[in-house]
Amino acid sequence: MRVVWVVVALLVAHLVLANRSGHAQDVWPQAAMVAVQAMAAWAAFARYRRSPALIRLPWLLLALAVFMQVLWAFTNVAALVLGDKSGYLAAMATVCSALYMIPCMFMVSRSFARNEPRVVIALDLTLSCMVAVLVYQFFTELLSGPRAADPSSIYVVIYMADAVDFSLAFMAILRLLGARSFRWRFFYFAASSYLLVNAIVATIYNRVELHGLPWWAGSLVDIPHALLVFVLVAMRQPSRQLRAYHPSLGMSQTIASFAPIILSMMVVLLGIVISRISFVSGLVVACASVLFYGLRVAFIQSRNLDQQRAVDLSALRLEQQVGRDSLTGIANRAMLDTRLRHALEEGQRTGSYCSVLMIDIDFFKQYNDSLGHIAGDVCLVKVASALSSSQLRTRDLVARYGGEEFAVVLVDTTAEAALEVARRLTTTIERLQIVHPQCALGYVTVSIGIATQTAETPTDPVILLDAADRALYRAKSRGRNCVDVAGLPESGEIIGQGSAQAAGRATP
Ligand SMILES: Nc1nc2c(ncn2[C@@H]2O[C@H](COP(=O)(O)OP(=O)(O)OP(=O)(O)O)[C@@H](O)[C@H]2O)c(=O)[nH]1
Repeated sequence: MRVVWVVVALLVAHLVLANRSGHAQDVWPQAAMVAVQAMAAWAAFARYRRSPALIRLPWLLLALAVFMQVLWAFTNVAALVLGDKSGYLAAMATVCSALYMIPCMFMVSRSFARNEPRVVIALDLTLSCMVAVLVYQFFTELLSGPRAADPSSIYVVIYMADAVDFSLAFMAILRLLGARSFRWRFFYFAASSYLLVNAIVATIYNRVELHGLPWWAGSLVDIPHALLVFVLVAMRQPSRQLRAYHPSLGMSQTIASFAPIILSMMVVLLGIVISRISFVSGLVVACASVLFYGLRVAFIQSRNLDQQRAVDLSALRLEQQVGRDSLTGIANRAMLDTRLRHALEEGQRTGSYCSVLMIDIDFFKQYNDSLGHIAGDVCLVKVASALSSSQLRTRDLVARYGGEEFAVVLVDTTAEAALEVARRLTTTIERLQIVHPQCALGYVTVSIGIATQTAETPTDPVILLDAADRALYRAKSRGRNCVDVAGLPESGEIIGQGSAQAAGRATP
């Protein structure tokens, strides 16, 4: 709070000193002005140092903008003290006024998004520098060049300065309306208050200056800087109204996407004014501005398309992973349910009924117990990969039903055709010759239950799976390494047999 009182004291000192000397641009009143501006730059810099990483850059930009004002006022004081016959100090003051544009432009036009392409930042920086160069060119051409003699030149400069100052203030206010977090809201509140009051003061000052500066006019320049100190030091945090204000995400994004147009707009504006001096330069600058904006949009769009592709790819991978069994890599139960439901629906619609095979490894508990769980896992992977590479059609599906049970969905397949497939699969597994000490055959075998959709079968997969499971149970009870079909009478019943069955039934 002491800082605020120091600034108030400086304001009063500025007024008193200017009144005493009777002139706004005397050394001591100007020195008081430098001191007020330096306090404002310090307050913004202190915010920069204290703020979290994400919002540090904007505070630094504000501090730099105010610091340029300090340098401008300081060179004016230096010119008063030292004299400036060569005009270097006046030129430096103009440079400072032009450089002031760069942080200001950045502050109101950048989205400050973390993932923005670097090339876009480079384009924005180039446009900001173009603004600074154009402003410098105007000031030197119209205020001290050969065109200074033209009485209308000063009005061109004043109107141009008004347009630039108010555009900056307008954009800062817009950013304030689009800021969602209270830290950003406070930053744009501070920046927009400063830029708006600065624009109003500059409008009054420039017009008053046309008729000779009265003694109090210099103190006007103190107002935006004193206000900034007050906001940053005395307010410290957003007011209650600011904290309560919450723009929607859509509004916030729209404003942040719209903000960069200020850069191009400013360059076009300056291009129009510079066309007074050189039509070709004005045209080139305006075209460059449109081109840069187009490039900016193109780069962002291309980055967005890249990101969209990456998101689609990872969504696809995720979808595939979600539908996959983590051990065997074949479809899992969820995928089985979905695909079987589709097959059943299609069967009902078209009359091309599907069949389901329920496959279970025989005596797998004993396999695990004698060879260990890891060997059991390896066996499951081998069986799964043999089933899925057993020349089924692409529309068919091999899935892990759970534990050591697998299911195969055969679309548009009759019970007879399914039986053929089942026989082929039992032979395929036998041929793997996975050693199983507890099997009579000496190798791992499977039992298979088959169920085929009929016109009455509901589209709920559970019903058909349950029928196939009951057929599997029957195959197991008949000695394993064989195939049974649901819906057949209890006797007669082992319709398919693997080669092990032919060679002699396996026993536990
Ligand atoms: N290694 C391994 N074993 C599993 C896995 N899932 C289930 N099992 C085992 O599979 C065995 C299944 O045993 P049971 O249901 O008694 O069936 P079985 O021993 O094959 O007997 P039948 O099916 O009647 O021939 C259990 O010991 C489970 O622990 C798995 O992911 N990895």
